[in-house]
Amino acid sequence: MTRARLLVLNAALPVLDYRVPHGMSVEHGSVVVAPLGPRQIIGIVWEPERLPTEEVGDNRLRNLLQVLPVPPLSAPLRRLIEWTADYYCASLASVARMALSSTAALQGGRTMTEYRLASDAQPPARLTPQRAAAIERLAGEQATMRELAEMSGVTEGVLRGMVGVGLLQAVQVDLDRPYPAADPDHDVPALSAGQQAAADEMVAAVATSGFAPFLLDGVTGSGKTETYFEAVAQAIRMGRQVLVLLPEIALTQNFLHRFEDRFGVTPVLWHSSLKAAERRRAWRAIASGQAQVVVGARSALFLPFARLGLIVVDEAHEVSFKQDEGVRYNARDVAVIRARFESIPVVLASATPALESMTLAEAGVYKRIVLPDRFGGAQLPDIQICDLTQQPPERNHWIAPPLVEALKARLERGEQSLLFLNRRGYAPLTLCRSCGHRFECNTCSAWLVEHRLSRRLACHHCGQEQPMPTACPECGEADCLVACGPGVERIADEVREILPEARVLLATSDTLNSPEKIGDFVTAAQEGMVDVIVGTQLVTKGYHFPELTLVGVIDADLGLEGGDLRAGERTYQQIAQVAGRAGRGEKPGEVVIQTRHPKAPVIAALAAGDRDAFYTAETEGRRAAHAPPFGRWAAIIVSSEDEAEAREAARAIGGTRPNLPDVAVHGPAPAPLSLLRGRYRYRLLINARRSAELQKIIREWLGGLKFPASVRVGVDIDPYSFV
Ligand SMILES: Nc1ncnc2c1ncn2[C@@H]1O[C@H](COP(=O)(O)OP(=O)(O)OP(=O)(O)O)[C@@H](O)[C@H]1O
Ligand SMILES: [Zn+2]
Repeated sequence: MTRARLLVLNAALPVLDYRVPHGMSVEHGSVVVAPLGPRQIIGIVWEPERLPTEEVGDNRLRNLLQVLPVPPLSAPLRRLIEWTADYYCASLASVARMALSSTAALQGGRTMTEYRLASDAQPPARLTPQRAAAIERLAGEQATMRELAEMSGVTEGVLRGMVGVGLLQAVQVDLDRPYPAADPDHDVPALSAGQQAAADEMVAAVATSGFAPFLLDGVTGSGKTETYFEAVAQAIRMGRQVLVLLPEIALTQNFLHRFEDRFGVTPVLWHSSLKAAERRRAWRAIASGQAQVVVGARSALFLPFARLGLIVVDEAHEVSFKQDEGVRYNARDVAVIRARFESIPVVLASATPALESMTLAEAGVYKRIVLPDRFGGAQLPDIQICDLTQQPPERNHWIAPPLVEALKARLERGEQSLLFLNRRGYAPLTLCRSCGHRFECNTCSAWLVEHRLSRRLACHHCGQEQPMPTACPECGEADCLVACGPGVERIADEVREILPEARVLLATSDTLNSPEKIGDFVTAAQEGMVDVIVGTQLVTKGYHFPELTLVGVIDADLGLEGGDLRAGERTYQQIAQVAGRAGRGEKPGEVVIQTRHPKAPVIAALAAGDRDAFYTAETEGRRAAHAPPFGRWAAIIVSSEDEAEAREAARAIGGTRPNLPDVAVHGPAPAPLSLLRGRYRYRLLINARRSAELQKIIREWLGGLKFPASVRVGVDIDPYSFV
């Protein structure tokens, strides 16, 4: 190759051609450094015919500078990058950056310097407050200077000083040191007949390879994990790599333990909060093929696996697989596409599959594998509906009498309970009793949520926080602020009031915000050190606590409000999942669902334990509305710091809407969250028949318009939330 066409990792730059200098060898997929003016840029050598641009004469080409010491991106991965950019109306550069997601890894080099507290150093009698703070906060940590500065809250200068006097020591980390090998036969469980049959099918698909999408549809507690582990073992035996996607980092801790029990080592972790050195090591091991099994959040999907043999998407129905910032993609769907390009099996595992996945299974596109029973003879829990209009809780309380009784009975028997409310904090709204002032975020159209544990008011959309005031900022009155409505903290208080002797544990992303804390939580629950867990959606899935026999859903109607396009389905999944935590051991489970709408189809289906009824009704509703999977949605979100400018831009888009028989455009209208992080937002919702070439239509439509640089126009294909 003497000429190279580059996909440059910067969306603002066009496709660029370069000369490959004598003695340098590149191939498609090579990651290279090229000159651009006085700067150097990173690019990927791409097939020229797939990146058409105006040809430049040989004599005008500049030389490539360097081929980076990483394996070239494979053809399947290049096709995946193209597909994702095309399907989600994103730039190739922004998708390619997700594959080259460790800049450090691209530079090769085998060691990196990290620092930690010197183990033998005697801290001098007198320490500056900053040094003392650093010593306190950095216990047990090892990371780069910059990361340590972030963790400790002191400057790098202070830390360097500490290196100078021997309080901190440098450690050379070998980045390419291999991960220990997983043993496919370390501890093989005895599978039930049903599990074995399911495992055999997936194992056979891994053995023959070739594209094979599976929907592993097993009730809660059926042992889906143990079953797909057999397919993982098969891939390991064949020297192929496996990617397991989990919806949240919070679930990885639990997964790591189970994996270690089965395979003798922990898998390679990938998520956004890895430290630079870990990230670099993982990336390189994935690219070289040394990392056998990688477990990660959705961003792991674009990693440059050398020999991928299987993808598993666990809890595949989870909405957190949908990314709503940057490239707006759905990792569940892209996982299937990657498997197709790689010609390998992919397993979507869930007890409550998305309607889209069910439809594809019914159409025979996915092979459906059913695990209809819980493992070990456990029964699915008994479900009770508590109609809050008939049996209301006491004033300013949220736990109604039937649930109170059920909680008391559990405590007497020494069994555990779980109360679920998907709202962090103490109260979702605070107002002034004397003047009616409501506390609102100043950069979002949202109430501030009181967090009593941290004594702050926080915006759950932008993360801004302020200390809880003692007086009303509007009228100046003291002691007049009232908390309205419940969050989990308030429910936990209520439990302590009803059951003063119960040990209550709050499980939210505020309290379980590190792997250690999640590990402690699992231990506490498993070893019976807690009686009542009060939690958000964080604890609705994946966990297995045999002594947990009661689940209470505080407000089943909550998810039906708001801007969720799949509110009914989401509510069904969330409640079915949390209900699935009850009675997984030997003792039977009971679920109490509190609702004001016991007759709503979702609630009725849950009460009857009739999943098919729910899917049938939902399917018909979707069909009638031309909603997915029968039609398609896309959203266009327009935002600007200037309200009028955002409105104008949205109007301009609305005014040039395509006039097509198979495409309906709704809006523009102010988004439900009309102000977010200081930007005013308008949106349009597009509903298209499957016959329409939706992305092409949107690209041509928006491509013909010009907006000021201060206006952002985002496209969301197959949107989930619509706030
Ligand atoms: N064949 C088996 N041998 C021993 N233990 C098993 C077996 N199958 C499942 N189990 C155990 O049963 C429990 C439930 O299994 P698992 O968590 O995999 O279920 P699941 O289908 O993933 O459930 P959920 O969807 O509710 O998370 C786990 O503790 C698991 O270790
Ligand atoms: Zn805010």
